[in-house]
Amino acid sequence: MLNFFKNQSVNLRIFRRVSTMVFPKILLTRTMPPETQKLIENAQDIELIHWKDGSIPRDQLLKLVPGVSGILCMITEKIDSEVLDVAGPNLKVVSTNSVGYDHVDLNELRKRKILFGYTPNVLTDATAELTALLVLAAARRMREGICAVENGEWKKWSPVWLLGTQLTNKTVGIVGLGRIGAATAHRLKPFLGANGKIIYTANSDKQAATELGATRVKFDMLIREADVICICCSLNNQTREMFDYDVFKVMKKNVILVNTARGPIIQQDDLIRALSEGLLGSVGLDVTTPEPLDPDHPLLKFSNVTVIPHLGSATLETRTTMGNLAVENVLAGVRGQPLPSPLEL
Ligand SMILES: O=CC(=O)O
Repeated sequence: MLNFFKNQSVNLRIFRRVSTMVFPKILLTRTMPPETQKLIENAQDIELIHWKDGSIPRDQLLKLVPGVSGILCMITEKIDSEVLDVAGPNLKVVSTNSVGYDHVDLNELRKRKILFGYTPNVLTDATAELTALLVLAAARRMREGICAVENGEWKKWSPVWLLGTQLTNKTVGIVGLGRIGAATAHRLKPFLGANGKIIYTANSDKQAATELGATRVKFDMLIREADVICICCSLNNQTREMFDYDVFKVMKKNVILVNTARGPIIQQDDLIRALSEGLLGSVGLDVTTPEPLDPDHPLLKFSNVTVIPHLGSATLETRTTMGNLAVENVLAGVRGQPLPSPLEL
């Protein structure tokens, strides 16, 4: 059976099989890493509709989704009742290329008995590594150092210039000691020395807490006591804007705050206010509201804030493994097989 693809536009490719049979359609909303892309293009029992150039605009998503049996989406696509209505009754499975699923209306999927696949576990190491990187970068004023070199402000070595702080003896507070929170704590623990502490709150993985020697505390206590706060929880109604001005006000003055989870867990206008008032030590953000952040955004004016563009899982190894899992989820769903990585709805 031969494949051919029809170049509908610069952005779109449709892979059809040369056959009299009708194959289930899968909409893939982005170009994946090469190995993953091959995996889905080589599936002989589907018709692939591939939006290949950048993030799919909402109107194109709504135009391409009617009649599909599977959707392989990214965190950038809102999968809500409108998309599901337009997709229609053929839709069997939604597979997201992410561990987070705040962009997907799970209630609507449940109501319609549509299966849902996601990619937990496989991105834990990459995301924890990046969280630890942001903590260290914030502590050692990495952004200011790089800017100083690039702007010609690097004069002679000085005993008092760009002094950061080190993690020895510090208390690290993990908000959300789940997979990523625990893996982050494991990475940071060796920096703390014998007198450092790990405290945590919410979504606790008890076994991980025991292995880490971490202490569970109330949120109010964590924000007061921690020298370093890592936001590793998922975004939901309880965690949305959990970090607001009242929270920033009671944090330690030199606190290091890192968010690699979701932007809206922080009330960003309040963060800007707290930074303007000098309430926080140093901030590292892999996630913001919105994404992407405008280059003129006020948040980027603070030299003690490092913002990177949602890179938590962005290694070739992890994005390939994630992508392959997301492809296996969507293929299993359209084939009527159990998903390798489902979320029970
Ligand atoms: O943010 C990334 C993810 O949810 O995988």
